[in-house]
Amino acid sequence: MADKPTPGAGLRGQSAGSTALCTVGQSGSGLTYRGYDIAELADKARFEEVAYLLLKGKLPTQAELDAYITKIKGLRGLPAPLRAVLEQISADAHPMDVMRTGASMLGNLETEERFDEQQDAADRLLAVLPSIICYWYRYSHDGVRIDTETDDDSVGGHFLHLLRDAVPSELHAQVMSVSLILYAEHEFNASTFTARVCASTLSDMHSCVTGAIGSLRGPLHGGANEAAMAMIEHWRSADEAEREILGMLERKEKIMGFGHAIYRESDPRNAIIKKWSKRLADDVGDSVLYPVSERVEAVMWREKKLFCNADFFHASAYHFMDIPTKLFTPIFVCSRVTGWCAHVFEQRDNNRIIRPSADYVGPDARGWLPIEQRD
Ligand SMILES: CC(=O)SCCNC(=O)CCNC(=O)[C@H](O)C(C)(C)COP(=O)(O)OP(=O)(O)OC[C@H]1O[C@@H](n2cnc3c(N)ncnc32)[C@H](O)[C@@H]1OP(=O)(O)O
Ligand SMILES: O=C([O-])CC(=O)C(=O)O
Repeated sequence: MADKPTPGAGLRGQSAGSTALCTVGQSGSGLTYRGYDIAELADKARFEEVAYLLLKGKLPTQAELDAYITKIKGLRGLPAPLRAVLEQISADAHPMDVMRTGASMLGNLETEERFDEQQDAADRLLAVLPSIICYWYRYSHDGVRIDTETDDDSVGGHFLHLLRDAVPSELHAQVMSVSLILYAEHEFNASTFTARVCASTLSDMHSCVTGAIGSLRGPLHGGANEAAMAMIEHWRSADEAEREILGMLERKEKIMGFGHAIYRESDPRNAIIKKWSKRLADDVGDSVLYPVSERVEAVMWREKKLFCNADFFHASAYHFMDIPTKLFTPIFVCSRVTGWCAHVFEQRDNNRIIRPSADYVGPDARGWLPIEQRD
């Protein structure tokens, strides 16, 4: 069995640089973007305002927001060679692999040649990532070539429109906006740190974002919302969920959607998405999935003092909106791309190549062994 990790493993508790974008887990306010509390942003802002805040450094005026939305709407089209690549990817591919390939292919077609193009590169990625995933999904699953240039004002509305071929309800567009706000930024999490490491070599924006997508894909990070859904969808009642969770804990299995590397008592995003999940549960008349989710939350706290992170109630919320489970983590990408790009800007602004040291634990220095003398 592997040794238990030391307290500092995974760079835990060590500062790896500075940022003006976000605070996570500071006392008083659990999560802020450029000083604004997440609860207030989720309540009062629309996602495009938050994207502007992260990428341009301040909340937009009405005129600035209108112009920004118009710009994003104009950047949703997919170049023909990118459509051709997406059409090659089979329906059983992992959608995060599709996102990664899409971002990488865009980097071939619209290479960021100079850093003064970085704002445009970020806006283009923000606008086009929902088009990439939905174009592939609809082509590979429904056999249709969709027009990705919708007139929806919001990124979330655009995503749902492409997915379902219909303008979403106000409730669904609002939940998507809140969800994208909650997922937009989170300091030096694994995917953002990936983007910053890549940026620190003075690489291009598409390489930074492509690498970040790869890091977000894993079930210990963004992939947890899908993994949580795969777990809770099997249970037909809260009592069954409790029995199963107790068994999983007994077998020392990880419960996806719980725990956090930084927060110790709660993830401030959970209460917000949980409230919306309840509203959606009432909307669809659910009497199973929401009670199952609530019971899992209660049992995890009672047994392990582990709390839901941002991913857990996102699973039921997305499910109630009829979003296929395999598209949960790609939605996270469509939001977090704002945080990633803002961090790339920040890294470039005050750069030193990120290159930590390692504690060597291998063999002592030794002589070369000719091949015929080896076991
Ligand atoms: C948006 C996001 O990316 S949020 C994170 C999404 N990821 C998940 O939901 C995956 C499940 N959670 C986890 O694997 C972890 O909690 C992580 C990866 C988020 C954080 O990892 P760490 O910082 O190493 O966790 P931490 O040090 O707090 O763990 C403390 C103990 O709780 C246990 N623990 C932590 N999370 C869980 C969990 N979800 N289920 C069961 N046990 C857990 C750990 O195994 C560890 O036990 P040990 O001391 O006996 O080894
Ligand atoms: O901060 C982290 O380690 C993971 C997380 O919650 C996020 O990226 O949103």
